[in-house]
This record gives sequence, structure tokens and C-alpha cells, in this order.
Amino acid sequence: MDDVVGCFEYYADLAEGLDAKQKAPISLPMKTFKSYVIKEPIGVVALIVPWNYPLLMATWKVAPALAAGCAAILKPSELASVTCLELGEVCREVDLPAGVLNILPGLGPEAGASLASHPHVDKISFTGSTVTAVKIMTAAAQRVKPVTLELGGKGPIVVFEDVDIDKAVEWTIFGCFYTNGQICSATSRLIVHESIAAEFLDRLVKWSENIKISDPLEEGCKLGPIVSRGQYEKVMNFISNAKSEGAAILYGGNRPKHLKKGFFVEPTIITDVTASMQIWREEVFGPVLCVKTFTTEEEAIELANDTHYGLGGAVVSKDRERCDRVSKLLQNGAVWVNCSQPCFCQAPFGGTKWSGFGRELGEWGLESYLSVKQVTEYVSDEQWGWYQPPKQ
Ligand SMILES: NC(=O)c1ccc[n+]([C@@H]2O[C@H](COP(=O)([O-])OP(=O)(O)OC[C@H]3O[C@@H](n4cnc5c(N)ncnc54)[C@H](O)[C@@H]3O)[C@@H](O)[C@H]2O)c1
Ligand SMILES: C[N+](C)(C)CC=O
Repeated sequence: MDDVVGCFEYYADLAEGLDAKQKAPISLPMKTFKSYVIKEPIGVVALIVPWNYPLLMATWKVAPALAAGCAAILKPSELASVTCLELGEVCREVDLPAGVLNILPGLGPEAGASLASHPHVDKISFTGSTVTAVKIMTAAAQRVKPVTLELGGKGPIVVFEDVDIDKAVEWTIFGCFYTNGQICSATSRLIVHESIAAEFLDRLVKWSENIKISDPLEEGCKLGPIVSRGQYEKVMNFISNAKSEGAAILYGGNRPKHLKKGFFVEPTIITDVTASMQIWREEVFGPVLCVKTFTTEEEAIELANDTHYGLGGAVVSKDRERCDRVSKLLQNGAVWVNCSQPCFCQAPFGGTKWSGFGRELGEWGLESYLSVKQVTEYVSDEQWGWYQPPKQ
């Protein structure tokens, strides 16, 4: 890929760091250089993905990696490997040359860790938890291997006093309970203006009571089971820790009474939360919303940014200028205005702080699999003239 970025004139006697004596003999030889950029595939890339959105997270990585010309090794989650293996089958059917895309199912500490430390893997693109990211980064650092990290979140949704309450309630519910809260960008911390908090929470509970929790194959299902026993127990522990730390369960908190089997958890709303509680600080990855109120815009922003994470965040208000102001101040890689979660493949996706770095999707996704080289060429017919030729 040849990408000419421009030509420039080089005045040797203006070069920085030369003293007057060094400059003197050069006396104005003006030379021309051409500089351009070559983009090349990084090489062999390992793509390690989680169990939630297993196929989507795989394609977010596989498509740009192959488009950039890399050979890829895709490592699915041990909890959700089948769709990634199917992707491999589809690629075989469309005659992708053997070896360009390789699917490596297996356990994280075995298959995943081997990729992270492998000398022939040139880059790791990882989506998953922050805890695993630290291990991957540590392994990759031993070989100075670049990494892109798409990690967890604890997103805020800031609701101001001027909103249409039903609309704001619906986005709050969608932002936290959609796909059971098993979504990295979930806006699971509701920060609501104190003047509407009572009415807002009242309607939030009524809407939550109306959510159909069932086998996902049943029509109208809006909340299915949690992915695994381990994850179910983790979510229940978060709820019980919140109670023992002094928070109040406004709604939910249990297995739904009508479902005796399966890892189902009611949509859960937790109030009386302090900023030091685990439920406010840590990613639950389940249908659990915690709530705090605010009085001023400054306080709302401070609460929103009071987290190690920085993936998704939302602001809800009828005041456009306020939305713009707050959007700029939220420390998140993705900010939603008057909504939560919509995600488009043309826009960059990724986080700040403990939510990772690097961006996927669009041109940003492609760039992350390219290595950039600059080439500078001397294009003048003249002798440069920095050194004097030896006397004959
Ligand atoms: N930012 C995003 O775009 C995004 C998207 C989806 C999920 N997530 C995050 O993913 C997490 C949930 O997914 P998870 O439970 O599968 O995460 P996880 O970190 O447990 O596992 C993710 C992947 O890493 C592998 N792995 C585990 N240990 C490893 C090791 N030592 N070395 C290399 N690979 C290893 C796993 O096998 C799996 O394939 C949540 O924190 C969620 O927020 C983030
Ligand atoms: C990246 N996303 C938002 C589609 C799924 C995250 O868990």
C-alpha cells in the first residue's frame, strides 16, 4: 500500500542542534526529499474472544485482520466455541486458503496463554475480563508484542430532571438488563437527579415487573438464563454482598419463583448505595442495576467518572447543550445521548482506563492490524553537500 504523504524542502542550515560553525560550510544547498508511508500486515495475530457475543466478537476481529492481510488464530471461549468453529467451516467453504484463519478452541490458561507468549504470534487482540487482560499483557510484554484490549465496564447512565420519564426508564432498563446484563458496555450505574428520583424508581420497578423472564426460545422472552453456574453464583454473590454492605434491594435479587431450574436471576435494582461498595465499583455482568442520586451537573459527572472503568456511558436530558457538555466530560470510549447500547460498525468501539485500549470497527479496527512504515527518498540530482569532497 503506497500512500504518498507529501514532499518537503529541507534546509540543511536550519537543522536543529547544529552550531554556527557546523552550519557554515553548508551554505544553502537546498535539497528535496519525498516521504511516504507503507502499511503492511502486522503478521500472525492471535484473536482471543469471550463467551458473550461469541460470533460477533470474533467477526469484529477476524474481518479486519484478514482484510489487513494478516494470518489469524481465533481462540473462542471454552463456554461458547461452536459458532466460531462454524465460522471456520464457512471460511473453508468459500475457499479461504488453508492456514489463513485457524480456530483454536481450548481452555484460557492453556490455549489462550500459549498464544499470548508464543514467539511466532506478532500481535494479540483480546476481548474479555480485565483480570485476564493483565495476564495477557504481562505475557506479551516479555516479547514486546502489541496488544489491543477490549475489556469490562461499569457504565453510568446519567438522567437529568427534564426528561420524559417513561422514555428514560425504558433506556435505563435496556441499558442494563438487555442480554441479561451480560454486555461489556452495560450502563449498570443509574445516576438520577434527586428531584425525579422517587417517581423514576417507582416506574422503573413497574417496568421491571413487566419483563418476561423465560426460556429464551419462548415468544416474548426478554430475559433468559445466565450463561453458566459459575457466573450465576457470581451474580448472586454480588447481590448478597451488596445487602451485607448495607444497600437495599428495591426490586428483584432472587431466582424468579416460576422458574425452578436454570440459572435465572430477576432483574435487580439496588438503592442506598455508597461509592465505596463493591456493587458500585465492580462489574457484575448480570441484570443488576445500582442507583445513586445527584443534585448538580458537576456532582453527576464526578459520580459517573468515579470508576476504574471507561467503556460505555450515557446521558439523558432534553437539553442538547447539556448533553454535549456532559458527553465531552464522561471518561468513556462510547457515550450515548438519550439512549444506551446502540453500536454501529462504522464508529470506533473501545474503552479507556481499565476497559482497555485500542479501537475495533471501521478504519480504526483495520489500522490495528497494520504496521506503518515511513520511507524517505532523496530525489534531487544534486550532491547533498553536507560534507566537502576530498581534494584530488
Ligand atoms: N469491551 C468489549 O468489547 C467486551 C466485549 C465482550 C465482553 N467483554 C468482557 O469480557 C468479560 C466476560 O468474558 P469472559 O468471562 O469470557 O472473559 P475471560 O477474560 O474470562 O475470557 C476471555 C477469553 O480469554 C481466555 N483466557 C482466559 N484466561 C486466559 C489466559 N491466562 N491467557 C489467555 N487467554 C485466556 C478465555 O478462554 C476466553 O477465550 C467481561 O468482563 C466483559 O465485560 C468486553
Ligand atoms: C461489544 N458489544 C457491546 C457488542 C458486546 C460487549 O459485550
